[in-house]
Amino acid sequence: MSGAHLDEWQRRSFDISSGNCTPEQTADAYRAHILSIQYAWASSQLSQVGMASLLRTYSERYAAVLDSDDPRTGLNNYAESALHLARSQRNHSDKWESSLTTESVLELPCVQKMIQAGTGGGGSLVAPADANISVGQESSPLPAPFTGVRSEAALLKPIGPPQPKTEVNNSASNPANISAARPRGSEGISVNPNSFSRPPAQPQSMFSYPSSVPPQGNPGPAGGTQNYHSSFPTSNPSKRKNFNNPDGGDVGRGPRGGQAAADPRAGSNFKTAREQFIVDQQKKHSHQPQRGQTPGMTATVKKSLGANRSRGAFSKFVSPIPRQEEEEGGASCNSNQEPQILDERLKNFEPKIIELIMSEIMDHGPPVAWDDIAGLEFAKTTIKEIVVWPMLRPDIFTGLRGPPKGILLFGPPGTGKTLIGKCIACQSGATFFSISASSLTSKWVGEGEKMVRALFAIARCHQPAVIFIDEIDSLLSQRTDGEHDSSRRIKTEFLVQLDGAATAAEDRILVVGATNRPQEIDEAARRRLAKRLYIPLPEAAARQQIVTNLMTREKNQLREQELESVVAATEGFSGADMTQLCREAALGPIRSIQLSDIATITADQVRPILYCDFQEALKTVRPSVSSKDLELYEEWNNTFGCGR
Ligand SMILES: Nc1ncnc2c1ncn2[C@@H]1O[C@H](COP(=O)(O)OP(=O)(O)OP(=O)(O)O)[C@@H](O)[C@H]1O
Ligand SMILES: [Mg+2]
Repeated sequence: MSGAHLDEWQRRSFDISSGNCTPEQTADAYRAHILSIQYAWASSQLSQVGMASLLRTYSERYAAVLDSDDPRTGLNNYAESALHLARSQRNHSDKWESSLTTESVLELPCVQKMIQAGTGGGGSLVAPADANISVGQESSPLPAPFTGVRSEAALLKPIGPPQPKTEVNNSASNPANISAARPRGSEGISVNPNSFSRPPAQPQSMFSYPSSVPPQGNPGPAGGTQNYHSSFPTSNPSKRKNFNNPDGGDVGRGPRGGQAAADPRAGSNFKTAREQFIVDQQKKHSHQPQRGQTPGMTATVKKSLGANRSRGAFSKFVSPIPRQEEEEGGASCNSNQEPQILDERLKNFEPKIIELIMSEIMDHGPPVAWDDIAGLEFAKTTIKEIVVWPMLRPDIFTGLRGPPKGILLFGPPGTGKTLIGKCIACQSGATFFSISASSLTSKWVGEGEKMVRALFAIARCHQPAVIFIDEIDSLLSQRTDGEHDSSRRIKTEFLVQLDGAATAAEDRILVVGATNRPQEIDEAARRRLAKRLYIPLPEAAARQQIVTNLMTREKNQLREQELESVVAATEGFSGADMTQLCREAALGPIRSIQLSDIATITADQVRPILYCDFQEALKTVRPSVSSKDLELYEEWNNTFGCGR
């Protein structure tokens, strides 16, 4: 490893062994170790065997920190998942211990909402309408899940004068007993913590849809609320399944179920408590890995669940039980849904990152044609060769003829590098991701790497794909000793993704980088951006084309010779300078109008652009690239460029 890497490694190892690190820091350090190992292997500093052995060691240590339930040494990721399951999903495993407590139940958004509703205006108990929990009636029975030890936070406040509290009833395992044991006239609703000693299978059942069938073992006392039907979790998974399947089950019929037609609320914006609950849960747990996969896809993609799945550096806990969304997906979605979004390969990425990349990075700019780019014939031909043809004939461009994985467009500012990127987007027919380096370098440590990983994973799902990174120097600049750890990791992740263990040879993902500071690019990145194309200042013919193109859209009287004089006078101008010159000249006719006439003159009365306007403009518009800068580009091109 290079000196800087070794220093980093030692520092992290020292931090870990010092015992002063929090579990988060330890996990972070192990993760950085793993990336270093991958990087060392990707840049041939480490043998395959060495990498495998090191990876195994550090992945195990990393996983141990993630999974340990000792808060001093581990992150208890396992319990986190279990807790999440407990909040919104069922849990079949008897071995799972959850950190779910009465407090955490009280933190649930739906419970909070109910507390607020209970304490809020009107004094009415605002339970979700379709929960059909009627409280406040003299003889109303309490729903089974609410009986037992009275909650200190009184989930739902009673209406009217204070009533005697519910007695403690720890034998409330049988809903029938609960109803019997409950003192009549009591309106308080309480929570039995015992009910939550393990993740309850259906916490949302507390606020379930009305059911036409009373739950097992809870016939509902006579005179009680007619429409309350506790959906007490049954021990029979198939029952729960039925419950979860609003269309197929005999209990828990939702708006989509048989009662929908009769539901007077049908068609309104009304959200059932359960729907709201799910939305809340999804919002709250949007940081959880996305595992939504329709059953239609499970048929084609092998799924590894729970224990069968290896715990690696990048693998997250996967429940051995399909989650509720998956099952609901089976009930309500079909396999016609866009498969890319639900791709198995994206399941480990946070939905919000995927959404960000899908919505903000995929480019849909105004169309640019190859002819809009003046000059640069060699670069255009090469890019067509690398990007367009391989897309058209992937069967021919295989093996040695396979396109490179990366192109670097470098040259002075304003010469059309970004323009070429836009043109590739329109003309290549590939999925185009246009991303600026700054959006990858997030302020949240670790987010940038995730973004890079997600970007490549999504690109892999949308092949053939082009990832265009403008100002790539800020992302892949030389690694220095003083640099922040996170930016170093983003770079490393990028290099690994570009040409490392993560990229298969047959992947058709092309990275196009553009920069006007090629000398700042890291040497490892330079190697990966194999085709380095110099985008020079436009020659006379190209400058003429730029002026002609721009002038065709304006009223002008520029003769051939005058145009040539303009071109001759603009030696050393970049494409952007030429555009600026034309804009300045175009203002000439306006400047010649009397100020008093400006308000009344019609567009037709504005005179055409003349040569004299260009002469005036040339007095103020200067080339933006100095000859000294140009020499540097030429030199870099001679050393590393791939042009002729
Ligand atoms: N070869 C060209 N043909 C036509 N227009 C050009 C050309 N080069 C530059 N331009 C004009 O200059 C503008 C700026 O170009 P562009 O943004 O592509 O420059 P760049 O090379 O990416 O610069 P930078 O390195 O500063 O990002 C373009 O919008 C276009 O109007
Ligand atoms: Mg640019």
